[in-house]
Amino acid sequence: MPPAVIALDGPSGSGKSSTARGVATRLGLAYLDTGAMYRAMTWAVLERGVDVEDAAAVAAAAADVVIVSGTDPQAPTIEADGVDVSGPIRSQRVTDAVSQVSRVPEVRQRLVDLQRDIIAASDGIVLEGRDIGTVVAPDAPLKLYLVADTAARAARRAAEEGRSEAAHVEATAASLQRRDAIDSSRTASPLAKAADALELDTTHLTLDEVVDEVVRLAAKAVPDLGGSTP
Ligand SMILES: Nc1ncnc2c1ncn2[C@@H]1O[C@H](COP(=O)(O)OP(=O)(O)OP(=O)(O)O)[C@@H](O)[C@H]1O
Ligand SMILES: Nc1ccn([C@H]2C[C@H](O)[C@@H](COP(=O)(O)O)O2)c(=O)n1
Repeated sequence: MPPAVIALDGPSGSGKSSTARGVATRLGLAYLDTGAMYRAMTWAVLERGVDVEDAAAVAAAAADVVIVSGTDPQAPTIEADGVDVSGPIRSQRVTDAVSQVSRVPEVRQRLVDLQRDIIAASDGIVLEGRDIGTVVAPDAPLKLYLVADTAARAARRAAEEGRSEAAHVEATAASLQRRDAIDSSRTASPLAKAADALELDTTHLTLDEVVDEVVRLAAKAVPDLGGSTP
């Protein structure tokens, strides 16, 4: 039996990571933040002094970067070249460059191969990203596409950073929209809703409500999954 896969995709800040971690914890599954892998690759490419606008240079630099992801939903980890980069990958410098690096087909191929290896080694996993339902795991029995209004996404992200002043919320909204535009328009596996994905608008839902709903859908789509009821 192939491992059960739950695929969560959606634009930046729509709640994928928090939802995926909550669902994986409830269902006793592994968890993979594929965005963290693209961020770790971006960190390593920037460390090598590469211009991220130069796709050939990014592809060459990325070829020997070693990315290692830990899949415990309560303590996920991410390393690049043996360095714990869980902090640095959230810096504005990496956030501003990650969509450029993610456009490069060689980068995507390397990371998709790694993601499929992690799926194959798991006993069931929740993955979140931009191309999980369309490219990484097109046979996943449950695919969800999370969305939320830009204003809600920016307010949540700014609150997480402890910076709810209007100017910062506005700058955060602009950064989210900029990344979504690049991620949706790139040629190589763009951000897209799979034809068989269910769309879930989280704008007016609490995180607990979203997790409950995904666990409910998972129980229907993959009856073998146990999970604790709320
Ligand atoms: N339904 C919700 N209600 C309120 N806050 C939420 C909800 N879902 C997520 N959040 C909060 O919104 C912020 C962004 O969520 P999260 O990091 O899970 O989004 P994401 O889609 O994984 O983002 P990114 O694409 O940037 O990695 C976090 O602070 C999270 O706690
Ligand atoms: N499957 C994925 C996951 C992520 N990316 C790119 C696009 C995002 O802007 C960036 C960072 O992801 P986040 O941490 O915001 O989830 O990584 C991608 O192209 N494919």
